[in-house]
Amino acid sequence: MLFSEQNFRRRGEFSGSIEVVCGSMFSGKTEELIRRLKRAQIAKLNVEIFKPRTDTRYHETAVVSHDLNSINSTPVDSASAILLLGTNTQVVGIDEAQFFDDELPDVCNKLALKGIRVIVAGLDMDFTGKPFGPMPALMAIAEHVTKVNAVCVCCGNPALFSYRTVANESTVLLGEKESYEPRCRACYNSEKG
Ligand SMILES: Nc1ncnc2c1ncn2[C@@H]1O[C@H](COP(=O)(O)OP(=O)(O)O)[C@@H](O)[C@H]1O
Ligand SMILES: Cc1cn([C@H]2C[C@H](O)[C@@H](COP(=O)(O)O)O2)c(=O)[nH]c1=O
Ligand SMILES: [Zn+2]
Repeated sequence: MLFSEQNFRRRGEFSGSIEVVCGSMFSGKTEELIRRLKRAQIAKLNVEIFKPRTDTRYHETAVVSHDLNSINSTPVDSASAILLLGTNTQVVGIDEAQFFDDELPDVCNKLALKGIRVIVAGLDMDFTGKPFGPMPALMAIAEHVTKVNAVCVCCGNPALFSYRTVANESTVLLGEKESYEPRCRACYNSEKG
């Protein structure tokens, strides 16, 4: 079922909250983030969108999905820079949250306490299957967590892991289909040995 924002206005007031969209690569996190943010723009809310400056895969500034759906964003160097947003911002979107520093959960909490609806998308696991950066702490403090699945490239079942196909052990390695495959639990573990 699609996530619905119908309860976010309470007696005409805007109530702050944190939503997390997580999953593997190609699971539709960015598409879901863009969908929610565009609906907020249609509702004439003031929306600001941030991504880590390091994420330059598709575009320097825009948040872009694998299907090339996009929305403008501000690249930032640290989580705390997100707090410098305009005073009348009502909705904040954050993509590639796994690349932010450990301040991100506290930053999101501060925004939500100011009445801002915060929507965060990111990888819940790195290529080794371990929790990625600030994502687990964010999921713990969020009102709403949506986990989306890709399609396993090996068998077609729902995929929750991002399998790295190139020999590189660094946690951070930007890439697409040339370096990663979404895989289900069985297919991810069968080739890890
Ligand atoms: N194996 C796959 N499983 C699901 N979607 C895929 C796959 N390979 C390519 N895609 C495409 O990726 C899109 C999702 O892109 P995106 O929202 O950028 O994902 P994410 O941000 O989770 O990496 C899908 O709508 C689909 O068109
Ligand atoms: C699993 C994994 C991924 N990355 C990188 C690869 C991509 O540049 C992004 C994820 O983008 P998406 O929008 O979720 O497709 O993260 C990484 O650096 N390390 C990893 O372990
Ligand atoms: Zn599989």
